[in-house]
Amino acid sequence: MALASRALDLLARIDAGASSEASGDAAPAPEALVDELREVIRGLGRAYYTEGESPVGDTQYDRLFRALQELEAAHPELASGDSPTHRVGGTPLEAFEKVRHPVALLSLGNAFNADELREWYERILKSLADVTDEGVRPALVAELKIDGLALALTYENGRLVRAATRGDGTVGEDVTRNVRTIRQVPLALAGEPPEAVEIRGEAYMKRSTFEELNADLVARGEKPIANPRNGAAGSLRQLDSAITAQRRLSFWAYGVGPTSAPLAATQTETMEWVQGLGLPVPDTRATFGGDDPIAEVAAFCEAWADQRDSLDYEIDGVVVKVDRLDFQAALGFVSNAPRWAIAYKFPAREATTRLLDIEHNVGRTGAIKPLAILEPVGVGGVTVGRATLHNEDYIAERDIRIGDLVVVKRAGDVIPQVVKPLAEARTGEEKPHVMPTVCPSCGSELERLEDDAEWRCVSATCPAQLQRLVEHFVARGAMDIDGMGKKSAHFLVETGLVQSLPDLYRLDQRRDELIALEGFQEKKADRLLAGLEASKSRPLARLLFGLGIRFVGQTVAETLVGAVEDMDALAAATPEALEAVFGIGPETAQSVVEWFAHEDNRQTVADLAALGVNTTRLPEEAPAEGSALLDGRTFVITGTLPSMSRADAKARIVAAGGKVTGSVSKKTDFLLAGEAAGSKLDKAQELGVRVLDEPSLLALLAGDLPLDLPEESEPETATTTPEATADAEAEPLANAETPMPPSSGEGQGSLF
Ligand SMILES: NC(=O)c1ccc[n+]([C@@H]2O[C@H](COP(=O)([O-])OP(=O)(O)OC[C@H]3O[C@@H](n4cnc5c(N)ncnc54)[C@H](O)[C@@H]3O)[C@@H](O)[C@H]2O)c1
Ligand SMILES: [Zn+2]
Repeated sequence: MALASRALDLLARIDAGASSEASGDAAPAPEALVDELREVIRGLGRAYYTEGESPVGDTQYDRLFRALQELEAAHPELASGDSPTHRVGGTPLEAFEKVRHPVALLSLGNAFNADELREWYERILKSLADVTDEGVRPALVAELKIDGLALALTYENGRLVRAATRGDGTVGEDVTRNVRTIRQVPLALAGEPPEAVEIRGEAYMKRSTFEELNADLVARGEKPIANPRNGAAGSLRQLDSAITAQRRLSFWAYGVGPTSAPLAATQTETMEWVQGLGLPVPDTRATFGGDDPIAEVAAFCEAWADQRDSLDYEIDGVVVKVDRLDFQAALGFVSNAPRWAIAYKFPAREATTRLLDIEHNVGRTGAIKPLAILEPVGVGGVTVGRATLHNEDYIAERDIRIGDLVVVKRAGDVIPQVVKPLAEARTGEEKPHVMPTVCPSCGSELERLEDDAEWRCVSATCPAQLQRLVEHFVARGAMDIDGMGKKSAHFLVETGLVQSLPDLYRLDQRRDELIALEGFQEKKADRLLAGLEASKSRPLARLLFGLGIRFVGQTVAETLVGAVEDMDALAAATPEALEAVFGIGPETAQSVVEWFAHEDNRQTVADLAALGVNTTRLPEEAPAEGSALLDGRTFVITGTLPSMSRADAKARIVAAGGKVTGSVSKKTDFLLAGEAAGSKLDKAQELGVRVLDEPSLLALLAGDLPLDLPEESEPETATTTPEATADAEAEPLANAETPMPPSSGEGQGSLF
């Protein structure tokens, strides 16, 4: 079985054991469990310290570790000197020279909550009882626990002579060449350096550096680094220090190893001295004295747990130390960690768990969101059973399969997400993800536009979308319905009183039922009905926005309404016509056209209109008089145009501020005539209405053809084209006035 699977299996057994103990059942034999725990913890340590991988989350690892410690404590006969509980870190890599540490670099004991911090402090008080006066409560210093890699820097006569990793605590790797590239590590100490000093601290990668580095790696087609800690570990262990230099690592100091200098009295003073030697020391350190330092330390830990995202580096906890060095000396060490310090660990933000299934949910704009159903797991302090998988491509790029062990991440307020699968833990039973082809809620066929990451349900009657749609429809920027908030929107949809947007305007016929609803006394119901009535006369742009068409926000709705007189005109427009409107891009145009292509959606609009909702542009919504190119001129369209549909032509005319009517009269300014024009052309000629063909319309729209003919067209000054002369009887054609512009549609984007 793969390591991660074994680790999770063990965790499940430990949890089950704890509950059977609580219920009084006999505990399972410990020997086998201890052996297996040791093996798995060793394996996880190898992956973590040597390969820079985290097969399980840190919290999961810590729980296994804790379980082993507890078993060993309860069964002293099973103790063993080479148990991982007595060791530090991992084996140094062969590629580097080994460095024996004169004084071992240790690990730290862990506390996972304030109670455990307090227990640790009580133990200290007891141990110190012999060396302190009664009632002395040692002050504590709290430092952020940065998530990087421990380094021991040896300075002799102020010069950096060696830098070593922690390794297994006793023997580390000589990484001097690489560490010399870290700018924050001085090659020569400042102030009055002692003959010899070992500075201890952490090499780390800033979050911002990590992100830049990953962007670079991805751009070059290389595999991104999993997290900043991996980044720091991998960069320090480069055989080529030029690469380490590129990785821009940082460093900060947190302690002093063996030194020839006289010792300071406290950790606080030691760090001030280290700072004076020119080493970076974090300014987030705080010292707590008084009667109950633990209460203050716990508050410090909680505050940083909340604010960890505000830092440009990852912290995984707070290290709490006894401030006085003589007390530290008196407290000493257990096998692998000092007694005078403890790491308060924050809940890890990543955990490994099983992906049980993938569900698909429908959002307001109809986007189908794949949702991971997980074996519940603790991440970042809460239990997570669901996580986002973003979209089809995200799943495919990472090859995430149902049944996989996956890494789940939850950082800050962000929704939990599945980061990656552990492909090495596969059994072959895993199933690839299949995106549904129809909406899981209403069964309509899903659509995916080019350049869109989402599959969408575009039906207006989709119940899953309805709730979110109603909410949006009644909101302030849309129909602004007084008396209706998010809550009542949900309530009305849930009870089935509202099954479509038009149903809102049918509520007045169901007043009794409304009042009968829980929480809807008469007053509230009447306020809602009045609010609905008032909303019927809202501007067209508000209605259009309220329909929740993708990409149609408030501004776009206003722009569209500036170009069309009513909903019918918008429904009839082609993508090209809409794109011709200034401020409307191809995506929006396509989205609007597709929305109206659905019978359901057209029915919704028709029903709203029939129920008295305004679907026509209000006078104040029209583009200001004279601002539009066509300036309110009236057009009639007849015959078949060479390249555009009549609806298309109409939309373009309206978009430029013209009007289109059905029959030719004295008030008609232009007849747009295509092939087989018929009686309308005759009528126009009879009435002296100016006739345009498609190229002349485009010229007119491009501003290349004057709107008004220069003074009652005098035949002798007009140059004529072959087409114009072919129709000898006709009034001078508009296109006779100027040379033809290219009809490519260039410049059509800015009609007004
Ligand atoms: N996910 C996994 O599979 C996996 C496997 C092994 C280990 N781990 C993680 O590693 C931890 C154990 O590693 P560890 O033994 O290095 O212990 P540790 O990381 O919990 O604590 C010791 C280290 O803390 C660092 N540190 C940072 N700031 C410090 C400060 N101000 N003062 C002193 N030290 C400071 C030092 O590098 C020191 O070596 C586990 O708790 C777990 O989180 C995870
Ligand atoms: Zn649907």
